[in-house]
Amino acid sequence: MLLGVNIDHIAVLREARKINDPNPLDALSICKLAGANQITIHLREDRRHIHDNDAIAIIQQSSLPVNLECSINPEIIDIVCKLKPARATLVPENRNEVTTEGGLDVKGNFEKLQKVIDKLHENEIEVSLFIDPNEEIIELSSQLEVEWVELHTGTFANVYAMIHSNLSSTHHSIKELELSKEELKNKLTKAIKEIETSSKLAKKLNLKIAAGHGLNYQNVTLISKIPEIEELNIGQSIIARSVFTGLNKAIIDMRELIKND
Ligand SMILES: CC(=O)[C@@H](O)[C@H](O)COP(=O)(O)O
Ligand SMILES: NCC(=O)COP(=O)(O)O
Repeated sequence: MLLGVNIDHIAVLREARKINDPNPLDALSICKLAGANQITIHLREDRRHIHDNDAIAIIQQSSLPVNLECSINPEIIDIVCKLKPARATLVPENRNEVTTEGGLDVKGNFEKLQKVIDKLHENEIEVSLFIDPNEEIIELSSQLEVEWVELHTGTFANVYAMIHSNLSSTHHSIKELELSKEELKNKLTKAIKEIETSSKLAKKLNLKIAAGHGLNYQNVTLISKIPEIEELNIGQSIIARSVFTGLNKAIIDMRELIKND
């Protein structure tokens, strides 16, 4: 299983103080040495964590391929075409969200996406679509001739956390998931099934399949066991653990969990 480490969350810490420390650039060599296969960053329109200068330096200096997540806003796509990361992952952005809440509206943006994908391909950037695990969306993604789809695992992760952690008794409890254990277990089974079915269909359509969002040391093996999934992009949980163990060990521990042998 390939591992992309999302280092946005190092910049989240820096931006909390609006200073220049910690610098996500310093993570590159540690990620490489610890066994990461890719660096993932998200250049958000509001620049809430990664800034243009971070993206420029990371893409220039990383010896691992860089997967640059971005919206389909034309100004952002122009920047991405200049920066030329190995891959661009197109994601939906909503100004008021705490984090990416769902996948792209591929049907509603089909023509717009086609133009953006063509432009990225002209610039020799491979393209991934960050989508909800849903068969109709997989079919549409295939029609757009992208190389990758990344399945949004946020619903799975939220339900898992409400069942298996103390989340429900904290002020971070997810209101719409305040359900009985039985209902939550049914929701978890459904979420995993959707990821499995979507992965099978994507594979049949010759798409490469990544998954990510909210994956952590507790829930990851349920997803890493799905044979069609080639790559996981994980950020928040790795950077959170690295506060206690150091980044090197946090990545090695995650690699150990997701190895397929
Ligand atoms: C698209 C995605 O899932 C990641 O970019 C994730 O969103 C990173 O964290 P933020 O949502 O805090 O930017
Ligand atoms: N695309 C998902 C990603 O890069 C990492 O998401 P998270 O682990 O920070 O939730």
